[in-house]
Amino acid sequence: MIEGTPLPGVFRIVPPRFGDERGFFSESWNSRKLRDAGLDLPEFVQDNHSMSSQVGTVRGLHFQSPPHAQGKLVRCGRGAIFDVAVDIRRGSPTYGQWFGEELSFANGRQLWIPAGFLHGFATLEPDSEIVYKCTDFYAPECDGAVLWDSVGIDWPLGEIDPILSEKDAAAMPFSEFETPFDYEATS
Ligand SMILES: Cc1cn([C@H]2C[C@H](O)[C@@H](COP(=O)(O)OP(=O)(O)O[C@H]3O[C@@H](C)C(=O)[C@@H](O)[C@H]3O)O2)c(=O)[nH]c1=O
Repeated sequence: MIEGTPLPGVFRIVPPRFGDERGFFSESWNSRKLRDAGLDLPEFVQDNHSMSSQVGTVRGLHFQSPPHAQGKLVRCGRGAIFDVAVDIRRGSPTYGQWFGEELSFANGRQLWIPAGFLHGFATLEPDSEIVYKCTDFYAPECDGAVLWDSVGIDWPLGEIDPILSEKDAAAMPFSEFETPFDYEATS
């Protein structure tokens, strides 16, 4: 199942699961089935896997600048996360708007986040793992971050103090951010 979200370009994908007495089987990515269903994704060249031990770990909000901009197909392999995309395409009708979705092992949901969006997430369960496919290779010289709480995202953390990397805690606020993405060039 593929569904649009309030941010045009960001899609929710829920591959079917075939359950039996052993558990379930699911095709977590099938380019042909997605294309036949109307979602023709760019080629993926790198898969990433991260695990966050503690509830309330926040990674993000990250992007890679052109010429190494990345689209990401994100899923949660264990536990649960609140996954977020923020439109940073200059001139986009939804510039600065965010969309968040719970992705969990239990719900099997995936988010397709194209180039031109910030990406980040907060973990909702201990030892949560995310697995994501990327359309370009890691390019540290193009790596960028925006401060997690400077966009107005309604993070579902309650009273929990977030756990951030030093890099993410020192990221620039969205009000100072100059986007390297142009809507016309990325849509
Ligand atoms: C992202 C990345 C990091 N690394 C290295 C750099 C560093 O030593 C270590 C940890 O990197 P980070 O702290 O940037 O990892 P992390 O904070 O998990 O970064 C990730 O966050 C999520 C939200 C994303 O969207 C990803 O694209 C990526 O930016 O891993 C790679 O070797 N390849 C990669 O593709």
